[in-house]
Amino acid sequence: MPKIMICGRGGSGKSTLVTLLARALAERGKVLVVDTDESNLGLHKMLGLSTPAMTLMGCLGGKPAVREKLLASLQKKGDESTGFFADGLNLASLPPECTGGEWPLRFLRIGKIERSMEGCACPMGAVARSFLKQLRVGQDEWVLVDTEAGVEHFGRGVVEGVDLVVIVVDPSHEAVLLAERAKALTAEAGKDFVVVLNKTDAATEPFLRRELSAKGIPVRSAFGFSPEIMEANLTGNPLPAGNCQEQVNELLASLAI
Ligand SMILES: Nc1ncnc2c1ncn2[C@@H]1O[C@H](COP(=O)(O)OP(=O)(O)OP(=O)(O)O)[C@@H](O)[C@H]1O
Repeated sequence: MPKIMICGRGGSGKSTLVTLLARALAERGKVLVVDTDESNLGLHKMLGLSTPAMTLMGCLGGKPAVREKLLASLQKKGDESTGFFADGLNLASLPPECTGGEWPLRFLRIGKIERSMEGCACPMGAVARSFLKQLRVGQDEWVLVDTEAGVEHFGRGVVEGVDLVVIVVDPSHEAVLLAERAKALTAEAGKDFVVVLNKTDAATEPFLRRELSAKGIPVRSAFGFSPEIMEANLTGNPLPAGNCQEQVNELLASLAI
Protein backbone atom coordinates (compact mmCIF):
# COMPACT_ATOMS: atom_id res chain seq x y z
CA MET A 1 0.00 0.00 0.00
CA PRO A 2 2.64 2.60 -0.90
CA LYS A 3 0.33 5.50 -1.83
CA ILE A 4 -2.35 6.25 0.76
CA MET A 5 -4.99 8.97 0.47
CA ILE A 6 -6.61 10.29 3.67
CA CYS A 7 -10.15 11.66 3.28
CA GLY A 8 -13.00 12.79 5.48
CA ARG A 9 -15.26 15.69 6.26
CA GLY A 10 -13.95 19.11 7.22
CA GLY A 11 -12.15 19.09 10.54
CA SER A 12 -12.46 15.31 11.04
CA GLY A 13 -8.70 14.98 11.56
CA LYS A 14 -7.26 14.18 8.11
CA SER A 15 -4.10 16.25 8.59
CA THR A 16 -3.69 14.92 12.12
CA LEU A 17 -3.82 11.31 10.90
CA VAL A 18 -1.46 12.10 8.01
CA THR A 19 1.01 13.55 10.52
CA LEU A 20 0.77 10.60 12.92
CA LEU A 21 1.22 8.08 10.09
CA ALA A 22 4.04 10.09 8.51
CA ARG A 23 6.02 10.12 11.75
CA ALA A 24 5.60 6.37 12.24
CA LEU A 25 6.42 5.45 8.64
CA ALA A 26 9.48 7.74 8.57
CA GLU A 27 11.01 5.37 11.14
CA ARG A 28 10.67 2.53 8.63
CA GLY A 29 11.64 4.23 5.36
CA LYS A 30 11.04 7.35 3.26
CA VAL A 31 7.76 9.27 3.41
CA LEU A 32 6.49 12.00 1.13
CA VAL A 33 3.46 13.90 2.43
CA VAL A 34 1.49 15.42 -0.46
CA ASP A 35 -0.88 18.25 0.40
CA THR A 36 -3.62 18.34 -2.25
CA ASP A 37 -5.86 20.67 -0.25
CA GLU A 38 -5.78 24.06 -1.99
CA SER A 39 -7.01 25.88 1.14
CA ASN A 40 -5.32 24.58 4.29
CA LEU A 41 -2.08 26.25 5.35
CA GLY A 42 -0.73 24.56 8.46
CA LEU A 43 0.09 20.93 7.60
CA HIS A 44 3.85 21.58 7.54
CA LYS A 45 3.58 23.02 11.06
CA MET A 46 1.84 19.90 12.34
CA LEU A 47 4.66 17.89 10.78
CA GLY A 48 7.29 20.25 12.19
CA LEU A 49 8.73 20.91 8.69
CA SER A 50 9.60 24.05 6.74
CA THR A 51 7.31 25.28 3.95
CA PRO A 52 8.62 24.33 0.50
CA ALA A 53 9.90 27.34 -1.49
CA MET A 54 7.37 26.63 -4.26
CA THR A 55 4.23 24.62 -4.86
CA LEU A 56 4.31 21.90 -7.52
CA MET A 57 1.95 24.09 -9.55
CA GLY A 58 4.54 26.89 -9.31
CA CYS A 59 7.29 24.51 -10.52
CA LEU A 60 5.12 23.74 -13.58
CA GLY A 61 4.92 27.45 -14.50
CA GLY A 62 1.91 28.46 -12.41
CA LYS A 63 -1.83 28.05 -12.79
CA PRO A 64 -2.23 29.90 -16.13
CA ALA A 65 0.46 27.72 -17.79
CA VAL A 66 -1.11 24.54 -16.40
CA ARG A 67 -4.58 25.66 -17.50
CA GLU A 68 -3.30 26.29 -21.04
CA LYS A 69 -1.73 22.85 -21.22
CA LEU A 70 -4.96 21.27 -19.97
CA LEU A 71 -7.05 23.10 -22.56
CA ALA A 72 -4.65 22.11 -25.35
CA SER A 73 -4.82 18.42 -24.44
CA LEU A 74 -8.63 18.58 -24.10
CA GLN A 75 -8.85 20.06 -27.62
CA LYS A 76 -6.73 17.14 -28.86
CA LYS A 77 -9.10 14.86 -26.91
CA GLY A 78 -6.12 13.41 -25.01
CA ASP A 79 -5.89 12.50 -21.36
CA GLU A 80 -5.77 15.95 -19.80
CA SER A 81 -3.67 14.78 -16.87
CA THR A 82 -0.70 13.45 -18.86
CA GLY A 83 2.32 15.39 -20.02
CA PHE A 84 3.15 17.30 -16.85
CA PHE A 85 5.89 14.96 -15.64
CA ALA A 86 8.62 12.89 -17.27
CA ASP A 87 8.41 9.10 -17.15
CA GLY A 88 10.25 7.54 -14.23
CA LEU A 89 9.19 10.21 -11.71
CA ASN A 90 10.20 8.94 -8.25
CA LEU A 91 10.99 10.25 -4.78
CA ALA A 92 14.63 10.87 -5.71
CA SER A 93 13.74 12.95 -8.78
CA LEU A 94 11.34 15.42 -7.12
CA PRO A 95 12.21 19.08 -7.80
CA PRO A 96 13.99 20.12 -4.55
CA GLU A 97 12.46 23.62 -4.58
CA CYS A 98 8.97 22.19 -4.14
CA THR A 99 9.70 19.88 -1.21
CA GLY A 100 10.17 20.85 2.42
CA GLY A 101 11.99 18.82 5.10
CA GLU A 102 14.73 16.22 4.66
CA TRP A 103 14.49 12.50 4.06
CA PRO A 104 13.13 10.35 5.61
CA LEU A 105 10.22 12.84 5.75
CA ARG A 106 9.47 15.42 3.08
CA PHE A 107 6.46 17.53 2.26
CA LEU A 108 5.07 18.79 -1.04
CA ARG A 109 2.17 21.11 -1.80
CA ILE A 110 0.30 20.75 -5.08
CA GLY A 111 -0.99 24.33 -5.14
CA LYS A 112 -2.82 26.94 -3.10
CA ILE A 113 -5.41 29.59 -3.85
CA GLU A 114 -3.20 32.67 -3.81
CA ARG A 115 -5.25 35.45 -5.39
CA SER A 116 -8.86 36.53 -5.23
CA MET A 117 -10.77 35.69 -8.45
CA GLU A 118 -7.97 33.42 -9.71
CA GLY A 119 -10.45 30.82 -10.93
CA CYS A 120 -11.45 27.33 -9.89
CA ALA A 121 -9.12 24.70 -8.46
CA CYS A 122 -9.53 22.23 -11.36
CA PRO A 123 -5.92 22.68 -12.57
CA MET A 124 -4.71 21.65 -9.10
CA GLY A 125 -6.83 18.50 -9.28
CA ALA A 126 -5.35 17.63 -12.68
CA VAL A 127 -1.78 18.18 -11.44
CA ALA A 128 -2.43 16.09 -8.30
CA ARG A 129 -3.90 13.28 -10.38
CA SER A 130 -1.07 13.31 -12.89
CA PHE A 131 1.63 13.54 -10.22
CA LEU A 132 0.27 10.66 -8.15
CA LYS A 133 -0.38 8.47 -11.17
CA GLN A 134 3.14 8.90 -12.49
CA LEU A 135 5.04 8.82 -9.20
CA ARG A 136 6.82 5.48 -8.75
CA VAL A 137 7.29 4.39 -5.14
CA GLY A 138 9.88 1.80 -4.12
CA GLN A 139 10.26 -0.66 -1.27
CA ASP A 140 10.01 1.04 2.15
CA GLU A 141 8.72 4.25 0.60
CA TRP A 142 5.28 5.74 1.20
CA VAL A 143 3.27 8.65 -0.08
CA LEU A 144 0.57 10.07 2.20
CA VAL A 145 -1.96 12.30 0.48
CA ASP A 146 -3.85 14.86 2.56
CA THR A 147 -7.06 15.93 0.81
CA GLU A 148 -9.60 18.72 1.03
CA ALA A 149 -12.85 18.02 2.89
CA GLY A 150 -15.52 15.91 1.23
CA VAL A 151 -15.38 13.85 -1.96
CA GLU A 152 -14.24 16.35 -4.60
CA HIS A 153 -10.94 14.46 -5.09
CA PHE A 154 -12.91 11.39 -6.23
CA GLY A 155 -14.62 13.49 -8.88
CA ARG A 156 -11.29 14.93 -9.96
CA GLY A 157 -9.79 11.45 -10.28
CA VAL A 158 -7.03 12.01 -7.72
CA VAL A 159 -8.01 8.59 -6.33
CA GLU A 160 -6.67 6.97 -9.54
CA GLY A 161 -3.12 7.64 -8.42
CA VAL A 162 -3.31 5.96 -5.00
CA ASP A 163 -3.51 2.38 -3.72
CA LEU A 164 -5.59 2.85 -0.58
CA VAL A 165 -8.19 5.32 0.70
CA VAL A 166 -8.45 5.91 4.46
CA ILE A 167 -11.62 7.68 5.60
CA VAL A 168 -11.50 9.53 8.90
CA VAL A 169 -14.82 9.49 10.73
CA ASP A 170 -15.31 11.89 13.63
CA PRO A 171 -18.34 11.75 15.93
CA SER A 172 -21.05 13.06 13.58
CA HIS A 173 -23.81 11.64 11.42
CA GLU A 174 -22.45 13.59 8.44
CA ALA A 175 -19.12 11.72 8.76
CA VAL A 176 -20.92 8.37 8.71
CA LEU A 177 -22.84 9.36 5.57
CA LEU A 178 -19.61 10.54 3.95
CA ALA A 179 -17.92 7.22 4.77
CA GLU A 180 -20.74 5.38 3.04
CA ARG A 181 -20.42 7.58 -0.05
CA ALA A 182 -16.62 7.34 -0.08
CA LYS A 183 -16.80 3.54 0.19
CA ALA A 184 -18.93 3.40 -2.95
CA LEU A 185 -16.69 5.87 -4.82
CA THR A 186 -13.55 3.97 -3.80
CA ALA A 187 -15.05 0.67 -4.97
CA GLU A 188 -15.92 2.29 -8.31
CA ALA A 189 -12.29 3.36 -8.65
CA GLY A 190 -11.15 -0.19 -7.82
CA LYS A 191 -9.09 0.83 -4.78
CA ASP A 192 -8.90 -0.49 -1.22
CA PHE A 193 -10.74 1.36 1.53
CA VAL A 194 -10.56 1.47 5.32
CA VAL A 195 -12.22 3.55 8.02
CA VAL A 196 -10.54 5.09 11.06
CA LEU A 197 -12.44 6.79 13.89
CA ASN A 198 -11.08 10.00 15.38
CA LYS A 199 -11.82 12.21 18.40
CA THR A 200 -13.95 9.46 19.96
CA ASP A 201 -14.65 8.74 23.63
CA ALA A 202 -16.19 5.85 25.58
CA ALA A 203 -19.69 6.71 24.33
CA THR A 204 -19.04 7.77 20.73
CA GLU A 205 -16.67 4.98 19.71
CA PRO A 206 -19.14 2.07 20.20
CA PHE A 207 -21.94 4.17 18.72
CA LEU A 208 -19.97 4.87 15.54
CA ARG A 209 -18.78 1.26 15.27
CA ARG A 210 -22.44 0.09 15.40
CA GLU A 211 -23.62 2.72 12.88
CA LEU A 212 -20.85 1.86 10.41
CA SER A 213 -21.16 -1.87 10.92
CA ALA A 214 -24.89 -1.63 10.08
CA LYS A 215 -23.78 -0.19 6.73
CA GLY A 216 -21.26 -2.99 6.18
CA ILE A 217 -18.27 -0.76 7.01
CA PRO A 218 -15.80 -2.20 9.52
CA VAL A 219 -13.54 0.12 11.55
CA ARG A 220 -9.78 -0.52 11.49
CA SER A 221 -8.68 1.72 14.32
CA ALA A 222 -9.99 4.38 16.71
CA PHE A 223 -8.09 7.48 17.82
CA GLY A 224 -9.60 8.92 20.97
CA PHE A 225 -9.92 12.63 21.67
CA SER A 226 -6.46 13.83 22.71
CA PRO A 227 -5.99 17.12 24.62
CA GLU A 228 -2.30 17.14 23.51
CA ILE A 229 -3.31 17.08 19.83
CA MET A 230 -5.88 19.79 20.39
CA GLU A 231 -3.36 21.98 22.21
CA ALA A 232 -0.65 21.55 19.55
CA ASN A 233 -3.09 22.60 16.84
CA LEU A 234 -4.33 25.52 18.89
CA THR A 235 -0.83 26.91 19.31
CA GLY A 236 0.48 25.95 15.84
CA ASN A 237 3.14 23.64 17.26
CA PRO A 238 4.17 20.27 15.79
CA LEU A 239 2.14 17.33 17.08
CA PRO A 240 3.88 15.89 20.14
CA ALA A 241 6.14 12.91 19.41
CA GLY A 242 4.79 9.51 20.39
CA ASN A 243 1.15 10.61 20.45
CA CYS A 244 -1.35 7.80 19.66
CA GLN A 245 1.54 5.44 18.82
CA GLU A 246 -0.41 2.33 19.82
CA GLN A 247 -3.33 3.16 17.51
CA VAL A 248 -0.97 4.08 14.65
CA ASN A 249 0.87 0.76 15.00
CA GLU A 250 -2.44 -1.10 15.16
CA LEU A 251 -3.57 0.60 11.95
CA LEU A 252 -0.28 -0.07 10.14
CA ALA A 253 -0.31 -3.71 11.23
CA SER A 254 -3.87 -4.10 9.94
CA LEU A 255 -2.63 -2.75 6.58
CA ALA A 256 0.26 -5.25 6.65
CA ILE A 257 2.81 -2.40 6.75
N1 LIG B 1 -7.62 12.95 18.10
C1 LIG B 1 -7.83 14.27 18.28
N2 LIG B 1 -7.98 14.76 19.53
C2 LIG B 1 -8.23 16.08 19.75
N3 LIG B 1 -8.32 16.99 18.76
C3 LIG B 1 -8.17 16.57 17.52
C4 LIG B 1 -7.90 15.19 17.19
N4 LIG B 1 -7.79 15.08 15.85
C5 LIG B 1 -7.96 16.32 15.36
N5 LIG B 1 -8.19 17.21 16.35
C6 LIG B 1 -8.48 18.64 16.22
O1 LIG B 1 -9.46 18.83 15.23
C7 LIG B 1 -9.14 19.95 14.41
C8 LIG B 1 -9.12 19.52 12.97
O2 LIG B 1 -8.05 18.60 12.77
P1 LIG B 1 -7.33 18.46 11.39
O3 LIG B 1 -6.81 19.78 10.94
O4 LIG B 1 -6.40 17.32 11.47
O5 LIG B 1 -8.59 18.09 10.49
P2 LIG B 1 -8.74 18.11 8.92
O6 LIG B 1 -9.76 17.07 8.62
O7 LIG B 1 -7.42 17.96 8.26
O8 LIG B 1 -9.30 19.57 8.69
P3 LIG B 1 -9.61 20.33 7.28
O9 LIG B 1 -10.84 19.68 6.73
O10 LIG B 1 -9.81 21.73 7.72
O11 LIG B 1 -8.39 20.14 6.42
C9 LIG B 1 -7.80 20.48 14.89
O12 LIG B 1 -8.02 21.62 15.66
C10 LIG B 1 -7.25 19.38 15.74
O13 LIG B 1 -6.58 19.86 16.86
